[in-house]
Amino acid sequence: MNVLLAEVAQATQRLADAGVPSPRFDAEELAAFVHGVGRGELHRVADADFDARYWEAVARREAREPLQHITGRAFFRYLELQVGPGVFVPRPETESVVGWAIDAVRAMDVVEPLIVDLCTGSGAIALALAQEVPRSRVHAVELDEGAYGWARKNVEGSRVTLHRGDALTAVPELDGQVDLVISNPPYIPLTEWEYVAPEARDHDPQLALFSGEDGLDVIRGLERAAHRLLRPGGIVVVEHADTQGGQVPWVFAEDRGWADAADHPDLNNRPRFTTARREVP
Ligand SMILES: C[S@@+](CC[C@H](N)C(=O)[O-])C[C@H]1O[C@@H](n2cnc3c(N)ncnc32)[C@H](O)[C@@H]1O
Repeated sequence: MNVLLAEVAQATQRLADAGVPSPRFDAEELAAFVHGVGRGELHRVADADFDARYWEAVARREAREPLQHITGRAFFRYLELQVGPGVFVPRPETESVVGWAIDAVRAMDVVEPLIVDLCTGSGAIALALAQEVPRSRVHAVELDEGAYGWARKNVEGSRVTLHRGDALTAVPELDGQVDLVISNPPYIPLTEWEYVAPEARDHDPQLALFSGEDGLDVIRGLERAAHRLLRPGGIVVVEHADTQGGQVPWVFAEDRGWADAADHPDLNNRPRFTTARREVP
C-alpha cells in the first residue's frame, strides 16, 4: 500500500470516531483535493509527493466542518459550484427535485421556458435548469448578502439572471408569465435546532435553515409568490423536510387557485417535495 492510501485508512478511522456520516468517502475526497487528483487516482500518488496538508484538512473535517467548505467546491448534478462559509451547501436530495422539474418543463413543449428559482443560495438549482433545459430563461432570487455573493460567482458566464431580494415580493415584472417556479427554501422547525447535524447547524447560515415554529413560514409565503408569478397552467415545485409531506400539499389548496397538488419522494423514498399547477380559469 502506498503512503497516501495508508494515511487515508487512518483518516477514515478518525472521521468515523468523530461521527462523520461518510468517513471513507470524505477521507478520499480530501486526499484527492489536497493532491490535485481524482478519487480513483489516489494509488498513483508517489510516496515522495505525500502532502502533509492532508492532515490539516482531516482535522477540520474531524471538527465537523463541511467537506465542501474545506475543498471550496460542491458537486450538483452536472455542475461544480463554488461554496464556502456564508452559503448553504447544495444537497443530493435536491438533485431529484430538480430532475422532476426538468422533466415537467420539457413536457410543456414551450419554446423558451421562463423559470424562477426562489431562495437560490449558491445558484445550484437555477444553474442546473439553465444547463439542462435548452433555451430556458432562468431567474434566481436570493435575500442574504453573503449567499448572493457566492451565487454571483457561480452564475458568471451562465444564462441565469440573478436578483438580490425577498423571494416573497421578487421579480414583479414577471408576474403571470412564468412557466415554472422552483424553490428549496428554509424549512426546518425552530424547535428542531438541537437535532440538526453539526455541519449544517454550525456552518450553514441560519436564514438558510429555519423557518418559524413549524418550519413552514417561508413555504406559506412562497405559495402566494408562486401564484403571482405563474401563468395559468404553470407549475410550482417546492422542497420540504421529510416530515412535512402531509402538510405542504395542503398549502397549495384548490380554494387558493391550485390544481393537482401532489407530494413526491426522494431517492431514499422519503417525502421530499410538493408540486402543484396554477389553475386554468
Ligand atoms: C435551504 S437554502 C437552499 C439554497 C439552494 N436553493 C439550494 O438548494 O442549495 C435556502 C436559501 O434561501 C435563502 N432565503 C431565506 N429566506 C429568503 C427570502 N425570504 N427570500 C429570498 N431568499 C431567502 C437563504 O438565504 C438560503 O440561501
